[in-house]
Amino acid sequence: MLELSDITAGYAGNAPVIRDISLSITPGEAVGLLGPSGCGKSTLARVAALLHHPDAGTLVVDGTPVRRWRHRAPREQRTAFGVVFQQARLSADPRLALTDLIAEPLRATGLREGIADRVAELAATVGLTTDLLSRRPHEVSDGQLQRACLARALVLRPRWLVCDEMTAMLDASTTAALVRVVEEYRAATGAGLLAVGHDRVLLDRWCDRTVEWATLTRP
Ligand SMILES: Nc1ncnc2c1ncn2[C@@H]1O[C@H](COP(=O)(O)OP(=O)(O)OP(=O)(O)O)[C@@H](O)[C@H]1O
Repeated sequence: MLELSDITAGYAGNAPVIRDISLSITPGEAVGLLGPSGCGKSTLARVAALLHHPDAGTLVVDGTPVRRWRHRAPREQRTAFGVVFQQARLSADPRLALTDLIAEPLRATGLREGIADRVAELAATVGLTTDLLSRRPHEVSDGQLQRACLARALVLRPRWLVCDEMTAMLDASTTAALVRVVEEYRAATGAGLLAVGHDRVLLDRWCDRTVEWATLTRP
């Protein structure tokens, strides 16, 4: 269970951008989050994925309250999340070949063995051909890079996926392919999903339920 309760969060030196927001996702559930631009969906998604420290409120992940965020979060909690952002180019180290990009979380956790096999397996899963794996981000298309970012998000077999407008920059066929990869992964592992987006039709089709931002604030 992912339980965000009364979350207030913002950015240094400014007033909070979200206030008293609550959202719960049951194990294995897929929840779509819709709301107007700038309302704070990404901020909430980042709090949920332990990437942004809230000013107030609580987050409980699978029964364990989160006390630290970002690099201070315990590895077990941090690695429970796989995150894919809208702008793959901003979230990909431009110096890394796609193979190393996908392997990054494995190396960060100190793993040394089985990396090549795991990367090959995931590359096939997301539809990246072998010749693309030695290229760096500027040598591949947005869709190919986003496929690599999705592979990176799955590489540690997370229990939760946070897809923040993952497909906003992509064409219809790449969107369908990436959503299918996420759904196959969820079917195989029982992982839960928070999918932030603007496309109600896509979210309704993809997720078990779609929530409107306005309903997350206490009356
Ligand atoms: N790093 C930052 N520093 C300061 N303010 C920020 C930062 N990131 C976001 N904001 C502000 O916080 C508010 C919420 O932004 P956020 O990206 O969470 O909204 P969003 O609902 O995801 O928007 P969109 O749908 O346009 O992506 C906005 O007013 C934005 O300008």
